[in-house]
Amino acid sequence: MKLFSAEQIKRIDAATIEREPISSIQLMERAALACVDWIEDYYEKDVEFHIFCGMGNNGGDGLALARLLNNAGYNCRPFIVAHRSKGSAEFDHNLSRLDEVELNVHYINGLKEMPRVNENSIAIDAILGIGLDKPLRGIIRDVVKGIEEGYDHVISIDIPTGIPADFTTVNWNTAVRASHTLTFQFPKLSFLLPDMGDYTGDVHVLDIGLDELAMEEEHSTYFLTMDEEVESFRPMRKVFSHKGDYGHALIVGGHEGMMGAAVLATKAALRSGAGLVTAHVPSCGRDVLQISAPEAMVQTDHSERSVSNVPVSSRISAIGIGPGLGREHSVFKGLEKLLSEIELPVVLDADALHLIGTSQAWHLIPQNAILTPHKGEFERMLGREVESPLELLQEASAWAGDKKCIVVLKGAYTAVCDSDGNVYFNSTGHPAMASGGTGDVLTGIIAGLLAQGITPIRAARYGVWLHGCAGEEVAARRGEHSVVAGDLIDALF
Ligand SMILES: NC(=O)C1=CN([C@@H]2O[C@H](COP(=O)(O)OP(=O)(O)OC[C@H]3O[C@@H](n4cnc5c(N)ncnc54)[C@H](O)[C@@H]3O)[C@@H](O)[C@H]2O)[C@@H](O)CC1
Ligand SMILES: [K+]
Repeated sequence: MKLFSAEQIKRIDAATIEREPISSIQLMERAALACVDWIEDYYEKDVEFHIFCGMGNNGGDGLALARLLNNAGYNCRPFIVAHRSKGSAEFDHNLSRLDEVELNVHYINGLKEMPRVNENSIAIDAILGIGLDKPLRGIIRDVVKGIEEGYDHVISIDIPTGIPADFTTVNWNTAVRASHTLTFQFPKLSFLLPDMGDYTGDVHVLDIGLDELAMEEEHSTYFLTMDEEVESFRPMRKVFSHKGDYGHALIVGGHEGMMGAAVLATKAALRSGAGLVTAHVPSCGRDVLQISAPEAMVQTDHSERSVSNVPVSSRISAIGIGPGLGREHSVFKGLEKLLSEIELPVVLDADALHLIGTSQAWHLIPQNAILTPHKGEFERMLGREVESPLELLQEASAWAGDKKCIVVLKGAYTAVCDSDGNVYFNSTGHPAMASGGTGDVLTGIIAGLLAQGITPIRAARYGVWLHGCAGEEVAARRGEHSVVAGDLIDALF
């Protein structure tokens, strides 16, 4: 799914209005109806909605919602946050339609006019949407604070009031903290960054039928990887086939005391469908690997404690390097030799990134290699700390372009940055996955997919998507505090 800036969304709204054709007011009605459908699935009729409306079109959504929720049998009270003297045309239209249902509307000019809250009260935030163009102040800011203090449960319409829709460095001071955000057609870009995204709560994307052609025509370099799309990335299994048809992954990792990382990556490569998997580990790791991953072959280094020299057989089709590798100079020398000799698809993670980064040996990174750093690892590669999540993303994307590789920036919405400037955010995953070893599993999955011959960008996107699905599945089964990396492997596919 393509993601757009606020300006582009306005253009797509306008194209929908022109081409469908549909009036702006009908489009707003459609948006409000989509919210009602969602609310009816989610809430019984014993709640009381306090609907806070601004005076632009987001406020218009709120007024339409008040009327439609009232018709659906909900108890609702609309409040207008009087931040300007005149409403938009769509706001005025929906304000006058409240007469149809005899709903009284209250104006809030000061905090004294905030409604009394009881245990069934739910705030609906329809104050500002994608039209935000300056930080909150005055009455809007006061009401936003009042909502934060007064309500345990808040639903934001389209976007929590106060956060910009776009990636921006513009200062924004405060925002509604929503429990749920019902956003129209696509998640807004800002939801994907932790500093702003923390305000959205659970994001629900409601289809309001914006014009497909207009969305296609709008250029964007930002995408959200969705289930339907990645399903087509899955390597096909043929009836008349054997293990040799599905590639041979080599996992290079392990160090005395860190053999588990190599085990996790090896098992994940096996589970991701590679026909064969070999693990290259220091000789102290041979028994560990053979016992914990009997399906894999083990190739031992002549060094006892760490990897120092990795012969690569001509049968290998992709390599995953880094899990538990260690950081000694001898390991770096082995890595340097390996990377300068191979011409295979590669995924580099963890200590491999650290070793290349601390030696500034960027020339070793093969074209189209997949690098999978988390924030700290990427900052070490960069040689400095970044100031914001946006800067982190921009640097990762620039880096991918510069080094002609793929950077998988791991986090809540893992960002896969390609060398052409495209950024693919992942839509799966769970906070339960924030624990040791999950990155090793990801390296193994991607190496296993590369071995089967899918392109590096697809392997990266599909790999993070599968990894996230496994996390969601295990978190639902085991609870979010008890997920360990090994569980993800069993939940793959
Ligand atoms: N036909 C359409 O265009 C549709 C619009 N929709 C809704 O319309 C919203 C966008 O509406 P608008 O463009 O009217 O914008 P908003 O309703 O977000 O904002 C209204 C106006 O408030 C002012 N404003 C911005 N920041 C402010 C601040 N910090 N303090 C005080 N005033 C401020 C601006 O002049 C802005 O135009 C979307 O987010 C969505 O909710 C949906 O109903 C879908 C259809
Ligand atoms: K809002």
